[in-house]
Amino acid sequence: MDQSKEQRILNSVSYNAVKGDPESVLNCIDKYCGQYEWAMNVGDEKGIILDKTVEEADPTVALEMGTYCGYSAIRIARLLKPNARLLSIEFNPEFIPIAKEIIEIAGLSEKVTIIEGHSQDIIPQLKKKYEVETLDFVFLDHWKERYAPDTILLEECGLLRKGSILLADNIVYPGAPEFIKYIRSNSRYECTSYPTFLEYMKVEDAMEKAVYMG
Ligand SMILES: O=C(NC/C=C/[C@H]1O[C@@H](n2cnc(C(F)(F)F)c2)[C@H](O)[C@@H]1O)c1cc([N+](=O)[O-])cc(O)c1O
Ligand SMILES: [Mg+2]
Repeated sequence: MDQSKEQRILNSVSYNAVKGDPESVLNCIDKYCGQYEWAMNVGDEKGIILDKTVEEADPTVALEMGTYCGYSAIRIARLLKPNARLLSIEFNPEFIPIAKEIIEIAGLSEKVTIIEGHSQDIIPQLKKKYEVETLDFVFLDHWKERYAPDTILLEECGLLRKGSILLADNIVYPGAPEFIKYIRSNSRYECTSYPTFLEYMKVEDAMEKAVYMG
């Protein structure tokens, strides 16, 4: 059985990246996906917007939905202060061991917990099972039609607090229209749009930041 694209990305990281150096892992993935095989990592251009938003949030507890190969988990976790942690939800069992290995190569396994399952099942467990009080930062990069229902679920589960920062990828491409409609019409959120480009492509995209006002 020949290898998957995600396994080839891991091979490239394992062979080329400097162990324990998150930047070199990120550069390796960006080079591989920019030159050989496109993949849906947030990428280096949108990654800068992600970095800036994580630095603004300076989270103690961060959540990501859509681990995929672990690229954005590394981008987030490398900026976390000591004792801060990232929970990342992924439901495709094929991707989880690959993401874990890539995160391990980056030296960030201590800061990242990958949770296998569907967001609608995991979110209600975060308080009790994962000892979360509230989330300081949430990165949405999973199925686009899940952005809105999962945001509502985070609210309903009492996981957002005054000042929680949400950042959503792919607002333009592939697009998340229901999420945009919900978040921009809800006076509890302060929204900012960041026009940018799709990872590794000359295609327009955007990220949306939404600060929960409680
Ligand atoms: O479809 C895209 N992303 C979907 C991303 C999907 C990823 O999120 C996981 N997931 C699904 N549900 C959960 C949870 F958390 F709910 F359990 C986790 C899926 O298994 C997959 O790894 C996408 C597509 C393009 N593109 O150009 O087509 C560009 C992008 O940046 C993209 O993110
Ligand atoms: Mg994306």
